[in-house]
Amino acid sequence: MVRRLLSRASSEQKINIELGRTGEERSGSQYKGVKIHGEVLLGFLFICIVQFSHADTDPSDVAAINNLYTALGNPVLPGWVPSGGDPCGQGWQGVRCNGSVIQEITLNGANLGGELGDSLGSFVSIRAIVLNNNHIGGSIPSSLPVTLQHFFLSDNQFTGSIPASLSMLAELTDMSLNNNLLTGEIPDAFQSLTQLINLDLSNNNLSGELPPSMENLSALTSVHLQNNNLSGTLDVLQDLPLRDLNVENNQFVGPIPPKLLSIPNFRNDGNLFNINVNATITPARPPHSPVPVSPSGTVVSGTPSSGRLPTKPTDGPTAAKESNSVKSKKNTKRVVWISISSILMFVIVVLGLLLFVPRCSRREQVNKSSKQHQVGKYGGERQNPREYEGFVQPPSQTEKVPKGAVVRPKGDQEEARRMRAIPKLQGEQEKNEQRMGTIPKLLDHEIDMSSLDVYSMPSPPVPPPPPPLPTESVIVEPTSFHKGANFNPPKKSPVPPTFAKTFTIAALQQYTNSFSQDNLIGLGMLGTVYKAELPDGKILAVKKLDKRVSNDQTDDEFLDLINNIDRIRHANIVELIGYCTEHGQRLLIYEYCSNGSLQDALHSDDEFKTRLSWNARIRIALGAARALEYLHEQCQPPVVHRNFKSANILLDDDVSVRLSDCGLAPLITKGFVSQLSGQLLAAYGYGAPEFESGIYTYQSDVYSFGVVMLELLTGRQSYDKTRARVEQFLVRWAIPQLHDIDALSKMVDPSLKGDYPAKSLSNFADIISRCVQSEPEFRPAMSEVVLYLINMIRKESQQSESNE
Ligand SMILES: Nc1ncnc2c1ncn2[C@@H]1O[C@H](COP(=O)(O)OP(=O)(O)OP(=O)(O)O)[C@@H](O)[C@H]1O
Repeated sequence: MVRRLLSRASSEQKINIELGRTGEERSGSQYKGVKIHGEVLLGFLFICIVQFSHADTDPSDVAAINNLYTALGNPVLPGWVPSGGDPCGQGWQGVRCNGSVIQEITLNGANLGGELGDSLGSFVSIRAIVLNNNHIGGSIPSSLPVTLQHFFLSDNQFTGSIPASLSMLAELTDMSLNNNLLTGEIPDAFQSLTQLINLDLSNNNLSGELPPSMENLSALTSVHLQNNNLSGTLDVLQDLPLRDLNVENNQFVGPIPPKLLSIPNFRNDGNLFNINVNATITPARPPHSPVPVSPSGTVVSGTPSSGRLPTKPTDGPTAAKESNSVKSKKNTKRVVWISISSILMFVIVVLGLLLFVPRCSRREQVNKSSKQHQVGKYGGERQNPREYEGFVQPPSQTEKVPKGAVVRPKGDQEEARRMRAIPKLQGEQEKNEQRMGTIPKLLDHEIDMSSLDVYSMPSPPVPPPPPPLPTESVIVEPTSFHKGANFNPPKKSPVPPTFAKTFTIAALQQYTNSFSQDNLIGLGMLGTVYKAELPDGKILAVKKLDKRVSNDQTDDEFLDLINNIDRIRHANIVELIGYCTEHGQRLLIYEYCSNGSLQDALHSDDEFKTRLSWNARIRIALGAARALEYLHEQCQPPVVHRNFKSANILLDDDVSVRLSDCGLAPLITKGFVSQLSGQLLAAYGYGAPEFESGIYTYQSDVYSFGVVMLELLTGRQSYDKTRARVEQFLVRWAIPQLHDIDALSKMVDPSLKGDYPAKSLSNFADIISRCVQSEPEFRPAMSEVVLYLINMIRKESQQSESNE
């Protein structure tokens, strides 16, 4: 658009010059030269004004993003068009620019399908492509932008192999391709990726050995490769500065390089490390001969150092492939042998025990009941491991069947992780044990199996994982998700956040004019929010946590919190830009939302309120629903917002929703804030009934969402003490009237001036009544709400098209 204006400006300038010349020729005036210069100057000024007032997106970026949009199947994305447009000038949803070039595309959990197309490589200067949690399929394009630093495509449906063109991404710092359907070998393309810090390729079907060039990843601190079919040794990783390495459930063979054993967070269960790999070439002992292993399945001593398979092929690619296939066949045979001998030995042990039990049972009777109780509970939970049954998962979550995994909702992924953390052989054994009902007996008699040979005897039963959270009672501490989530939780030291930067107090003082009153935006229960202006003119919001809130947390806990907020990235969620922890102060730095909160828009600013058309309100509801859907159903681990209200629905420049305070539940549930927050939620009419019993679940967020929808429909506050007593609590007043069409039309916000389709209004009211039901289990999942709202929007646009 600006380009068009510019060319218009220069042609006007040309016309002026020509007109000047013609005038000069016609009149012969002595001021001819002055006239020419005046016109030129005007034209020049016009160009300058145009240039300063518009961000003319680079044409190459426009073409690239148009192509991406088309490849994605033209989804509903505010601002986006399949051809032309000005993504930087017009603020397309999820697009960030630096001047006229696109820097980031962030569309997490935006329900995107289609593919990525073949023009990503044409972006001029893009730094981040963040498309996690969508349903995008096809292969990852080989044409990639060389300027890319953050490349996030996890939780999609990508197929094919990882492109070797990765080698061109010399500036890449983070890449997550996990939870897709990728196959083939990891390409040997890491030679120049010396900036790469985080790499996640977990939960795919990748095979083959780790490529030799991985040893060049000199900045790599976190690698997740779990749940693939990768084989070979881990040698290429041994000299990297890793702090977090997960290789669980692959076919890696040993020995584990000793240096890796000192990585603070190293998970390696479910591999073949404990196998004498020499045996696969020249069997030094039969496949079922003993190798000492720890209960977790890792080698503890006597690891055969001579038994290493060569990591790199020496006879060229064909030989390497052949050797790989021979290896994998041998591995398979070995696993079959191990399984058969384990089962045989297991049957022998069980029979032995059956004979042995009657003699022991009298001795053990005193302890028996309590232990059996535990075991019974464990068995039951394993058969029904869902953490929150009530949720309908979005299609992507039910369609994807990762290798060897049971289809379960993503909300269950922690349980799944626990299950996967159990070595495969043990997993098989356990199933048998459970089927045959022998675990209780084994436990009752505390037979120490850890000293027994893993090949001739089943390994010890894995201790039961912590019980999954019951459907209804995610007790008021959402951190419990984190605590109970990991099987055998490793002691982890906080890993630096991926996106969030550290700020110093001195810098923040400078940006906020020493936290002056003029910069104060508002006050919440956790602290005060200030407006900050960076030297480059960028505006941020700085949340300075109250001392009482900070004092409740250790430094590690705070960094954990930052890490958790940092991974929450979604087009409808306020982005954490950085944090500061210095001199006992803790501050969170967020992007600034220039249009304030929905609460202000609806209840404090009459002019803004009248601008909120019915359509705008549905879109705001959809944006907020998508944010919650992402937190509940797509985040890992899932996040309960716990403070959902119109004051936390912020509106950005183009009035798109940016939900704030996401991931802050651990602060809210601690210390003095805990009580205060409960009182506030209840007092302001957002608190679900179950909150009174100290229970706060995902469904409680859904209830609060229903209240916000009521605010959108009625234009009334959730609690308004200026109204007549029966009308003070919005839900109490509105609910009985929601199904009565006449009453409904009287409840609608008068600022809408009757400008809304009646059908749409009653659909909206239906969603509200489902969300605010007093029984939590009857409330819909947020993915359902999103679908309802999308359908409403679709129907309306179809209707308005047919009316035209
Ligand atoms: N990123 C932001 N951009 C613009 N304004 C913001 C931002 N974050 C918070 N604010 C504003 O700052 C004020 C205080 O916000 P804060 O989140 O601390 O409290 P709250 O959510 O209103 O209340 P509470 O935390 O007590 O529930 C609010 O008016 C909010 O609109």
